[in-house]
Amino acid sequence: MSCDCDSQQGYMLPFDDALKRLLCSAKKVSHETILINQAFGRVLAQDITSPVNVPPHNNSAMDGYALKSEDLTNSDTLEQVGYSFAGQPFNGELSSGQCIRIMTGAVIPKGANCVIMQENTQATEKQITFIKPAASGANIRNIGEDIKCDALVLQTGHKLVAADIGLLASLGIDKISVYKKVKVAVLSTGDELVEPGGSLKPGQIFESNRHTVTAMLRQLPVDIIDLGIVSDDLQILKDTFKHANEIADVVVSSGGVSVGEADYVKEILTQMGEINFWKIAIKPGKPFACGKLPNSYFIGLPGNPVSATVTFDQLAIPFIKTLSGEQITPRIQLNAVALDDFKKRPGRLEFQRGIASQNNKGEWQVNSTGKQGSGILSSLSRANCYVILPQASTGVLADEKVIIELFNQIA
Ligand SMILES: Nc1nc2c(c(=O)[nH]1)N[C@H]1C(S)=C(S)[C@@H](COP(=O)(O)OP(=O)(O)OC[C@H]3O[C@@H](n4cnc5c(N)ncnc54)[C@H](O)[C@@H]3O)O[C@H]1N2
Ligand code: MOO
Repeated sequence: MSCDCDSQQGYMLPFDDALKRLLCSAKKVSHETILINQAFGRVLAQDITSPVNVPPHNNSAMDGYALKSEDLTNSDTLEQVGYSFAGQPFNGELSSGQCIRIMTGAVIPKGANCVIMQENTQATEKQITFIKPAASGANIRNIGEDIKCDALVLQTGHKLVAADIGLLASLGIDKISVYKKVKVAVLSTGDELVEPGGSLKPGQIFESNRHTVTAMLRQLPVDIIDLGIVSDDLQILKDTFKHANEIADVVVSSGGVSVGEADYVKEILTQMGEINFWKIAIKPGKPFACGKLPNSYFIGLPGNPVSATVTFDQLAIPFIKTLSGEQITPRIQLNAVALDDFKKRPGRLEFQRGIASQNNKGEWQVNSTGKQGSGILSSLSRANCYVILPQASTGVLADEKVIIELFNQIA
């Protein structure tokens, strides 16, 4: 049956309300302390303030000579009286007329106020001639110029990238408090589904939703529990939900959320827990169910593969990020010029699939990936962006303006 007879479908929650309700229902998981070399991709559960100055001492930005800049006003030659290497500072104090051989990263000796790079000098034994004038402060990296002691460097809710791990190490921090990984159980429902690699009997299709969802989950700090394909049998489904509820923080299923005779998901959710909401005014993905089981959250994706992917990306991903403690920010939307017609009926917000590019003036433009049916995964795989058409919109024609959102999870 067509998805478009919305007048017969009852109330559909607008997308923004659905996202708000979903995020409001999410309670963050608890914390644990881990070593920084295990922390890539994890979410901070503490603010990080620096226990040290970075750099911890004034040091040289160049290989060359440390000296008093004012010494070069009278003479261009100074006597070299010692060395300062990284890790082996010069312990004395510099007097007028003297300089110190210094390497990048080495401590600036007492009495020196600049460094001249060695390319601008001529050295004979202990006599160094400087062929360029010196300015006070030149080539010196000052104590705390990167980070001052006690400065806030990273905040709770920040997802750690490689540079952050290096930053923590540079502050001497070896352990941090992060949110625990969210345990996500994934299953697909449907008697017609066959695992890829198998062979199809009449009426069967290969299962794809679990694989798409699992791939998208790999970018989040979660433990994935794969519960496989479950047949459209009320008792088997109930048993699977019961088991999933005991082992996971979130149970994600696909299929069986519509109004068909074997669509049991809503019925089980009502019996075992509670439904938060069920129908959303979006296309694809109208029959998206979410709620609570006794010990876990539940997300029921529509069976159609594009609907399952889009709803998982737009709703489930922000929800799981919130559970995992991550501070989420709105996705970036851009204005683009439509290069094709994007047709639509009013009634639902549409996430059509497009191929975005920039013209020679740097302006965004977007082509359609063609047929936009909820089962046409190839048009999603070809896309690099959503073309977002508001609920009341009747579509746009080529050359008109449209809003796009570049993919960050799907492609
Ligand atoms: N009478 C109505 N029928 C339908 C409505 C409606 O409002 N009234 N909504 C349609 C819309 S919109 C969608 S989306 C689907 C969602 O239905 P279900 O969530 O119950 O999904 P199924 O019926 O189980 O499957 C739909 C479709 O997707 C295929 N599928 C299911 N699971 C997978 C999977 N894991 N991998 C690949 N493909 C899958 C399935 O074979 C069906 O073709 O309902 C419409 N109907
Ligand atoms: O609302 Mo449906 O197939 O368009 O997901």
